[in-house]
Amino acid sequence: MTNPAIETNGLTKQYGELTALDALNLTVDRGEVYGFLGPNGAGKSTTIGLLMNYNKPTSGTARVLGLDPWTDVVDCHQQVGILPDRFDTYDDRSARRHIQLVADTKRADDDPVGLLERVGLGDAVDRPAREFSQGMEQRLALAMSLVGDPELLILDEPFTGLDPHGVALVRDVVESESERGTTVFFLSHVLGQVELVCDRVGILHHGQLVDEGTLSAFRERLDLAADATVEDVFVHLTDGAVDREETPR
Ligand SMILES: Nc1ncnc2c1ncn2[C@@H]1O[C@H](COP(=O)(O)OP(=O)(O)OP(=O)(O)O)[C@@H](O)[C@H]1O
Repeated sequence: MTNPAIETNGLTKQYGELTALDALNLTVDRGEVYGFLGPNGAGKSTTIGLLMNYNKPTSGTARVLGLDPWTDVVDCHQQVGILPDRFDTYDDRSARRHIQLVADTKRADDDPVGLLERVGLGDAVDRPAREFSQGMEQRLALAMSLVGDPELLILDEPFTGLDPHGVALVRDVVESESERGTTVFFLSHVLGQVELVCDRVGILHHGQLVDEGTLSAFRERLDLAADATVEDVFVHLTDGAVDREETPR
C-alpha cells in the first residue's frame, strides 16, 4: 500500500511552557487537497515547520511521503514544494534566477519562463525582485513551489496580497496540480476559497486537531444547516480567541 503523503503520530512541540502543538495525529492521503485550518496561534505553521525540518519536535513522529522529515531531509525537500507564509526575495536577482536557484537545488530542469508565465509573471521574467509588488512576490513564491513537479505541495496562506485574478490563479494551480495527482496541504484563513478547493479540512485549536472531515460530513455530524459553510464549521469548533497568546499552558 502507498504511504500517506503526511502522517504524524503524537507530534508535539513545546516552546518552554507553551504547548504549540499537542500530540497531533494527522493523516493526509496521497492526492488529497487538505485544508489545515485554525485560529491565529493554533499551531499550523509550527506543524509545517516540523514537517519541513525547520524545527525539531519535542516528541512524536512524522512521515512525509513515507520519509522521515528529520533524517531524510534532502529526499524530502526534493519531493515537496512549499509556499511559505513569509517569503523574502533576493532583491537584486531576477524572477528567472529565483526559479533557477530552486531548480538547481532540486536538480530539476523546469523552464523558468514557462513557470513564470503560468503564474502571470511572463512579462517580469528578467526584472529584479526588488521591483516586485507584494502580489508579484506571492506569484513568484507560488512558481518556486512548483519547481520539480512536487508530489506534495504545501501552501501556507497562498492568497496573501493577491488580487482576484491571483486568487483564481491559486485555485487553478491547486486544481491542475490535484488533477495530476499532487497532494496539496493547504493553510488559509480565506475560508470561502478553502471550501472551493479542499476535499477535506482539519480544524486545529490550541495545538490539537479538534475535528476533520468533508464539509458534508461536518454539516451532518455537527447538526449544522444544509448550506453551512466551512466558515460556519470553523466558528462552531473554535471560540474566536487568539490561541494561547495570553495564557500559555
Ligand atoms: N519560536 C517560537 N517561540 C515561542 N513560541 C512560538 C514560536 N513559534 C511559535 N510560537 C507560538 O506557538 C503557537 C503556535 O504558533 P503558530 O505560528 O504555529 O500558529 P498558526 O496557527 O500558524 O497561527 P497564524 O494563523 O497566526 O499563522 C503560538 O502561540 C505562537 O506564539
